[in-house]
Amino acid sequence: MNMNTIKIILAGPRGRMGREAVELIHRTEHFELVACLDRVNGGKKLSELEGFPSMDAKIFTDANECFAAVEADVLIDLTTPEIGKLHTRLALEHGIRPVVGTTGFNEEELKELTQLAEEKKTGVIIAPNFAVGAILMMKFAQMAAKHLQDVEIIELHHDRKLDAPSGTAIKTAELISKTREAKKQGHPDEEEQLKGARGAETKDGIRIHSVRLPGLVAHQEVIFGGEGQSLTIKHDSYNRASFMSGVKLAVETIMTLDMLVYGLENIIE
Ligand SMILES: NC(=O)C1=CN([C@@H]2O[C@H](COP(=O)(O)OP(=O)(O)OC[C@H]3O[C@@H](n4cnc5c(N)ncnc54)[C@H](OP(=O)(O)O)[C@@H]3O)[C@@H](O)[C@H]2O)C=CC1
Ligand SMILES: O=C(O)C1=N[C@H](C(=O)O)C[C@H](O)C1
Repeated sequence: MNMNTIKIILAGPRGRMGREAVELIHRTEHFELVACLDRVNGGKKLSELEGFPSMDAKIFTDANECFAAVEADVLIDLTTPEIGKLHTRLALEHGIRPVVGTTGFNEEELKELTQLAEEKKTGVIIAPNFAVGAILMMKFAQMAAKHLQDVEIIELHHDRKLDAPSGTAIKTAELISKTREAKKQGHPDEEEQLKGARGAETKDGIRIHSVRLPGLVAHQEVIFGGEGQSLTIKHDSYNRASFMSGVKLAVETIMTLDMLVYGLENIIE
């Protein structure tokens, strides 16, 4: 297929996900990295940083300045929750389509961005997880919840992660809530002897438990319990390359969107 070149600004190129995204853009013929947003190295070119491919993209530290100076189609944001929200808003103001992998956006912020995308008639993809296996895990969990209504989520991540619970766990609980009646689980009189022992409870009564350990990357188990049986749906990302086919798909798809899409399950049929 002959595709038009998509000009990309990448925020967070030195991060774990950012480095993988640089490689993805580098090896994808119809992607062009036109600039990077970083906290440091402003004014340099990416190729001047150690360990990066020879790419001429200029590094900016100020998002407003970058979006005004550079002609771009898409912003890929892989930063931190606070900065990711700011970048997404600013990109929309400048007519640049944000593909956001950064997690930690709450319901209100998603609503506000949905409205802004609608006003600007500009596509936004906010994807808590870009790995196709994770999308399938979430879809299977949504299916299973029709038949097994007692469920808890255990998400396990590396110990450098800022947000808890993970964006994937929140999204999984939301999808499950579409097929499962809200209900309180466990013994009605249960008491936590140690605060947090039962995890965090969503408004629909689903418990999420977050584990943080060195050595892990990104893992999740969705455990359903029924009379005399249990069902576990599990996904593991062993490296960040696992997310890149989803990032590529999101960048290509956003060119055809004029609204906000939350979750890659809305794109992957
Ligand atoms: N959707 C998905 O499939 C996935 C999403 N994620 C999410 O992506 C995000 C990034 O994850 P990860 O790569 O592991 O995190 P890292 O901490 O490795 O990378 C974040 C990067 O953002 C940079 N950064 C911080 N502030 C700014 C700023 N103001 N401007 C530009 N860059 C900035 C950091 O710079 P510095 O090093 O100087 O602090 C760092 O390089 C997280 O929210 C994570 O949850 C992660 C994996 C998969
Ligand atoms: O921080 C991470 O690493 C990950 N974050 C995302 C999340 O919060 O769900 C996606 C994946 O789990 C890796």
